[in-house]
Amino acid sequence: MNKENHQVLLEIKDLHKEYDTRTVLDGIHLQVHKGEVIVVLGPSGCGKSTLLRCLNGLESIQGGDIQFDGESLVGPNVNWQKTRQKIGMVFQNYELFPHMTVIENILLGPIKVQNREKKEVMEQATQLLERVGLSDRKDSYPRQLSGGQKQRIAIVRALCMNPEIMLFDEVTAALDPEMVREVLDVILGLAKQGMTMMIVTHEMGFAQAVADRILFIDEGKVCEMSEPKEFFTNPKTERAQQFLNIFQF
Ligand SMILES: Nc1ncnc2c1ncn2[C@@H]1O[C@H](COP(=O)(O)OP(=O)(O)OP(=O)(O)O)[C@@H](O)[C@H]1O
Repeated sequence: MNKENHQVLLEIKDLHKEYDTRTVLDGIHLQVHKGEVIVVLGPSGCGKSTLLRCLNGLESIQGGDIQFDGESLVGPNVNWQKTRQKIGMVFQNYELFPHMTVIENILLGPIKVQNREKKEVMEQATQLLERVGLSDRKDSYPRQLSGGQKQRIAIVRALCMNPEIMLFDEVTAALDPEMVREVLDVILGLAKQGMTMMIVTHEMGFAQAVADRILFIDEGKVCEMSEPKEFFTNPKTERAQQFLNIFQF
């Protein structure tokens, strides 16, 4: 995408995050444009998941600012219930409600939180389920689904809130290899449709295919920010090269 023509949807300025006395994010800066796909890479423990969690208010931060759609997400006055409707997040462990069917899981947020009409949400949910190839599973319970199916349902549930950005936190990490592809294909489809996304993944081929830009974090700092072709063929830093060597790039 040509980001010059797109507005900045999310801006992170000098973000600091500590757990007790340990600094995990040490001055992160990032602008995400509407329609852009940012893949966040970096060694284990460098702070990738923490970064996404800060954007959704799941972690408090100790310094810096996060602007979303022109509004700050820092301080006591943030309406997180409203904000989380615009920032969809999907986790490694699906987080579906086990006592609810697939369709009940999907309808819950749009009806209870967004006060939308059941008929309208049902139509949207039906279309989304079709798109991920799971129309026939709407009355199943999560325990009756495979990991890949559960993850596709978790994605549909987030999309049904009509978010402006989607955050994916290692969504294939808990899946058997044969189920990884079906989930990644759904995300690739979203990228084609212009969904703004931030994705933490260890799937390097996927990262290369889906990203507009790669954000490489090391020890809580932005170490590199480049286009995927450049990052995978000619990384700017030794740390990035070492990281890629592990994946045989
Ligand atoms: N709730 C917590 N309390 C204390 N330390 C934490 C907490 N959550 C994460 N950490 C620490 O913060 C650091 C960053 O964790 P994070 O999960 O963001 O890393 P990551 O880059 O996503 O790693 P991975 O690729 O292994 O998932 C790690 O050292 C981790 O141990």
